[in-house]
Amino acid sequence: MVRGRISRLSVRDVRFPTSLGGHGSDAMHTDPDYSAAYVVLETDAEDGLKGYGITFTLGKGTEVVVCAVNALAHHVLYKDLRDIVGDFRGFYRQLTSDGQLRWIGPEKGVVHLATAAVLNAVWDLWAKQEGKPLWKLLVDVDPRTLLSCIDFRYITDVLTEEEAYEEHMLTHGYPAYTTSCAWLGYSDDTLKQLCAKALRDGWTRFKVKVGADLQDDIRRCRLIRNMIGPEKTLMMDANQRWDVPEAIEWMSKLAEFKPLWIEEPTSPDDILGHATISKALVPLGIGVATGEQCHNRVIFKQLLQVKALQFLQIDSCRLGSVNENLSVLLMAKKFEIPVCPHAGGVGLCELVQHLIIFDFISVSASLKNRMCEYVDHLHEHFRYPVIIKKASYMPPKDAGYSTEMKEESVKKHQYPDGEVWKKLLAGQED
Ligand SMILES: C[C@H](O)[C@@H](O)[C@@H](O)[C@H](O)C(=O)O
Ligand SMILES: [Mg+2]
Repeated sequence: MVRGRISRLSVRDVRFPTSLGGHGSDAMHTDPDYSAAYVVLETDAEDGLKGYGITFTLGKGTEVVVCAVNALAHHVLYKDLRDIVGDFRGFYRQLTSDGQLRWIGPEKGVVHLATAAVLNAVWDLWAKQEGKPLWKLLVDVDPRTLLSCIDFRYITDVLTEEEAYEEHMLTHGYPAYTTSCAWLGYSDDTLKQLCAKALRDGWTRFKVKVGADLQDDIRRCRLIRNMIGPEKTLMMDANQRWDVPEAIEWMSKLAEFKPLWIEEPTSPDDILGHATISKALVPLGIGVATGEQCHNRVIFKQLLQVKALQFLQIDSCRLGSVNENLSVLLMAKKFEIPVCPHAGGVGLCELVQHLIIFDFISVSASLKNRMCEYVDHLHEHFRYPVIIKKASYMPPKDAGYSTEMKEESVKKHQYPDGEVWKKLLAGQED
């Protein structure tokens, strides 16, 4: 039973200096400090349970998202959790349709990232109060209740409440792929070492960053393909670096390395551009994947409608939390497009595993062409880190959305007063 009134919302700016090691780097984000706007919700219930929510950002972007969370706080404060959960669609719409904040969205950008952080905390709290991991809450909850969490506005032409319901059984961990061997800022030696270790650990699916320099890409892709052999799966990720014709040309040069997909070949807003690229790459046997910077369910709808992607990458922190991701999972099911979530960021693996496990049990019931991204960074800062076995995500057992960070880590990495940043910033002054 859900209980309590939200009595406090706090938000902190937490940054990890990952750019120092080139972790997370790609063709467009060359100095990423993996960061989170970290929201904590408290209630007046006697159980003392708190809801933790994050959204993923990079360094300085965090302070802007923190401001947006504070601007949204009045929608959450002093609300009864029963009322929120009882009309989750209404609550979602209240946040995303705030008459003033909507102007700087709507349902996209900073204000939507902030919405995700707040709603992720609400879902964490709900799951904790039910004593279940989030995926189990989603699987167990009455389907009508689940559908009542989704805002179908703008997508009723492809999906309505009446047709969206299936249920299946969970049997295994969820297959994963790794991005951690081949960030763009890694040297060939690092790449080789990490790839050899990943192979020893049983990984069979690998993603490599491309897009900055063709000769570099050819060398790096050859290196990794030679190491993993012809049978294992290779994906490529350009992080929006190219124009449409450039993407097609560049990928024709990398086709010999047999990538399953090219991810974010161009601007995430260019729906028709993605469709053109998809069509051109069919003869090469390369699919297009995108979604980590897709604004909202409406853009996903259009990408699906014009067959602009062959792999759909949901993100737990960019869309409006579980609510909006549910609608995207159902649309992907309807269009028969496999969902392969994005998880390259701090905490993204922890959160999105719940969504994809739920997707398998209750929506897609298939593992064909499906896998969830895994990056091997910063899990030690979470109270309930992901568990990977045999290159698969094992379903989390702890109650909640796995969003809670260790207080010690938050304190150390809080920007700019945490110990880690004090030291780094003092170093810059010298
Ligand atoms: C800046 C980040 O690390 C991105 O490069 C990362 O999310 C990436 O696109 C991915 O697919 O994991
Ligand atoms: Mg990517």
